[in-house]
Amino acid sequence: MFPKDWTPPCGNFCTKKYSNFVQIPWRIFCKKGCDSDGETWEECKDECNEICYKDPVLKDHEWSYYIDRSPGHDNYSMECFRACISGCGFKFNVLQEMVNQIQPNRPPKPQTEVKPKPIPQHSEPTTASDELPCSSAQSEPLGMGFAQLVIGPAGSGKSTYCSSLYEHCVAARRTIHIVNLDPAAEQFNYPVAMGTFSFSPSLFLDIRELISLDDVTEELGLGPNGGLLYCMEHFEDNLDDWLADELENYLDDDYLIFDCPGQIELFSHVPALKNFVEHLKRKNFNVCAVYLLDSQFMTDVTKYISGCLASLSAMVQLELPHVNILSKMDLVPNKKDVNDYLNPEASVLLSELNQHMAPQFAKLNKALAELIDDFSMVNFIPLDLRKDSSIAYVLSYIDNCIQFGEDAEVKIRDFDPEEDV
Ligand SMILES: Nc1nc2c(ncn2[C@@H]2O[C@H](COP(=O)(O)OP(=O)(O)OP(=O)(O)O)[C@@H](O)[C@H]2O)c(=O)[nH]1
Repeated sequence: MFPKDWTPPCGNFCTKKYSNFVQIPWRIFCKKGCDSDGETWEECKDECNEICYKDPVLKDHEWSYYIDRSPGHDNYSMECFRACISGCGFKFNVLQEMVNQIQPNRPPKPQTEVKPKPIPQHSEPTTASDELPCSSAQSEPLGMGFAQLVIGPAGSGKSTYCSSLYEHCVAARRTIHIVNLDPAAEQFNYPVAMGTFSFSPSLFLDIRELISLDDVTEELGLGPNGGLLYCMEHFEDNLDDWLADELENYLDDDYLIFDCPGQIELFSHVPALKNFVEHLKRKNFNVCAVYLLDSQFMTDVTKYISGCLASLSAMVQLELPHVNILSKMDLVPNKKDVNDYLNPEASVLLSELNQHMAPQFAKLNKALAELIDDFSMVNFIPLDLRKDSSIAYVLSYIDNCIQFGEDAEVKIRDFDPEEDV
C-alpha cells in the first residue's frame, strides 16, 4: 500500500483516469505506471519498454489483462511508457530532465483512424472521451470467448430470455455478461451499465452508450425502423473503434449474451449483424445464433412455416451454429399441440399445408416443405421460463454448440470430515 502523503511521480494522471474507469484506485496505476521492478535504472527502463508495448507481450498472453488497460494511445501506449519511466526515475533518483529524454525503443505505430460519431451519446459522459484509456492492439485476439446472439422477431421474448438466463446463472454461480444491442431498448430486467462500467458483479455493455434511437429520431427526423437501421449501421461503422475497445474488457473464457433488436431486416438482408458476427469471430469468439420463436406460431402450420423461413434466413445470412428456441411455453395450454411441430416430418407438414391452402399452392407447399427439410430446420427446443430445468437444458445445449466448458478443469474439493458430518 502507498503511504497517504506519497505522490505518484507522474502526477496522479493515470490514477485518476483509472480509478474513474475501473473504480479500483491505485491498482492499475501501480501495475501500469510505477510498478516496474527492475533492480537497476537500466533494467527498470527495459521493463517499461516491455510492459507498455502490447504486441510482443500478447504473444504469450502474459500481462495482456493489464496491457489492455494501459493508459496509452494507439501508438504503442506512449502515456503508459511516460508514466512507467517516471516511476523508474523516481525509484532510482534520476533527474526529471533525464527521464523526460528517454524514448521507447521502437518505431511509432501509425495512428488508426477514428470514425466520427455523428450522434451524441445517450448517457451523460462523466469524463471527456480522451480521459478514457485506449488500447494499443485493437486487432489482436485475446483468447477464446463465447457468445450467444439472441435474435428473433419483435416480442418473441429475447430480453426476457436474457434476464432469465442471467438470473439462472447468478443462482448457479456462473458468470455471464449481457450486452444490449437494441438502441431502442427502454428498460431491462437484467443490469445494464450506463457510462463507466464497474467490475462487480459483472460487466455489461450497452449500445445506447454509442447511439440511441431516441437521439437519432430526434436529430435526423427518422422513423422508428429507419432510425434503428441507421443506429445499426452506425454500430457497424464503429466495430473497430467502440466495440473493439469495449470487448477488450472481457477476458479469456468470458461468456457474452447479445440481446439483439427484433427487426427482421437485420437478419435477412441488412449486413450489420453479419459484419458484427464476423468481427466477433476475428476476436476469437465462438458464437451461436439463438433464434427465439413465440410458441403461438405453432398453433397454425402456415404461421409455423413463416417462422421457420425467417429463422432459416437468419441461419443462411449469419452462417453460425444455430439453435431454435420455442419461447413462452407457459402460454401453451396443451403441450401436445406444439409437440407435433418440434420435430415433424416434412411429409406431415406438407399434408397440413395442403389442407389449409387452395390446391393451386400445392407445388409451392411442396417446395417450402422440402426447403425446410433440406436445411434441417424443423427442430425447436421448447423453453418454459418458469422451470429452471428447462433453462438449464437450453443453456447446456447451446454450451455444447459453442464448445463452452470443454477445457474446464474438474473442480476438486478436499474432503472435510467435520463439514460433512
Ligand atoms: N408468458 C410469457 N410471456 C413472456 C415470456 N417471454 C416474454 N414474454 C412477454 O412477451 C413480451 C415481449 O417480451 P420481450 O422479452 O420484451 O421480447 P423481445 O423479443 O425482447 O422484444 P423486442 O425487444 O421488441 O424485440 C413481454 O410482455 C414479456 O413479458 C414467457 O416466457 N412467457
